[in-house]
Amino acid sequence: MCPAMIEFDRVSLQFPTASHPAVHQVSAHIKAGEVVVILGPSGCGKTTLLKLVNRLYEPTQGQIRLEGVPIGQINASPLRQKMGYVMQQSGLFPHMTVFDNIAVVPKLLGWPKAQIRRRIEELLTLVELPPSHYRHRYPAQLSGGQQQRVGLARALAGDPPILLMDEPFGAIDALTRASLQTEVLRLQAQLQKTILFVSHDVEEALRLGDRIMVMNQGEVVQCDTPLALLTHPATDFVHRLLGADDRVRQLSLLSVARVMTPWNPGVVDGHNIPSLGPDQSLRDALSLLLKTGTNALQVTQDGQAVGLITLNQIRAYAQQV
Ligand SMILES: Nc1ncnc2c1ncn2[C@@H]1O[C@H](COP(=O)(O)OP(=O)(O)OP(=O)(O)O)[C@@H](O)[C@H]1O
Repeated sequence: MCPAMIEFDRVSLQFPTASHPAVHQVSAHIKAGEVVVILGPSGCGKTTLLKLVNRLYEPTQGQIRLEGVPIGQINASPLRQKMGYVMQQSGLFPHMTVFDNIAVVPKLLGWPKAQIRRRIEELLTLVELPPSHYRHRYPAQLSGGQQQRVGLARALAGDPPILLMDEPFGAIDALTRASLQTEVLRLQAQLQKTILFVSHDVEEALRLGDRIMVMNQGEVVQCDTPLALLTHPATDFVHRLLGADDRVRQLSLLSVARVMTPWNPGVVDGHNIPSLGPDQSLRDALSLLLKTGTNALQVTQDGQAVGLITLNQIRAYAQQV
């Protein structure tokens, strides 16, 4: 088996002044290219776990390995070059322009000026901040959402394989937060980083995580896919935290393709039936059925009818999961 990108091996951290360990006996394998959301209530140890990965903290017990190598054997500086860090309040230097903020790591790496300029143009374009508009601005001249985009660009600057994201959208309004989440999904499809993403927002975790690591009081209670957590919560705590009784939430994780029946033009006349795509969620389908007051939807791909989905099928499926 190839070594995990990041492996937690019975990791604990007991702060000297605290009565309980902030992180207790955490074991987990994070695969390359995976997005793992660390989810849990305030004070459960999420940020501490993240800071153990880039050696801002050292464990009092156990070990973290990066591609099989104990991180205690890697100097902090080369270790951190492998990990972009995005914080809740972007953490941009207020006296530096957007350009200079993003250039910090490439300059540390000793890149030639022309390469740094090219990289910054590329990154600003990637996070959808047109360089000519934004490169000379100071952080105070940006909205919170724009600052987080710059924070993301800065974390990506040295092209690290790992991103550590500590509640990066926690202080952002719901609409901007949703668009930044979409951005992360888009970037991830393109860049395939290994991402550890701290959140206390269940919807955000369900949306972004390939897996969700649920923490409570310093311990990992369950680490699994969003659907597995919702359908098979290991404990009552996970059940309540995830809102596992919420059927609509479950439907949001299941695709139309899972439930539809193949399109049969002999049975249904496709005219005037609302349509949606096979990759859309059952929640989208339910919403469209309710909005249009119909009982069935046509599933289309590349302009071709490929399936049919009905209210009864969704209801039957929701009762099974
Ligand atoms: N430097 C420190 N010294 C002592 N105790 C600390 C220190 N940092 C964190 N703690 C304690 O460790 C526990 C975990 O804190 P941590 O910041 O990791 O929680 P969190 O899950 O990230 O919380 P939040 O969602 O509120 O940011 C808390 O009880 C906190 O008070």
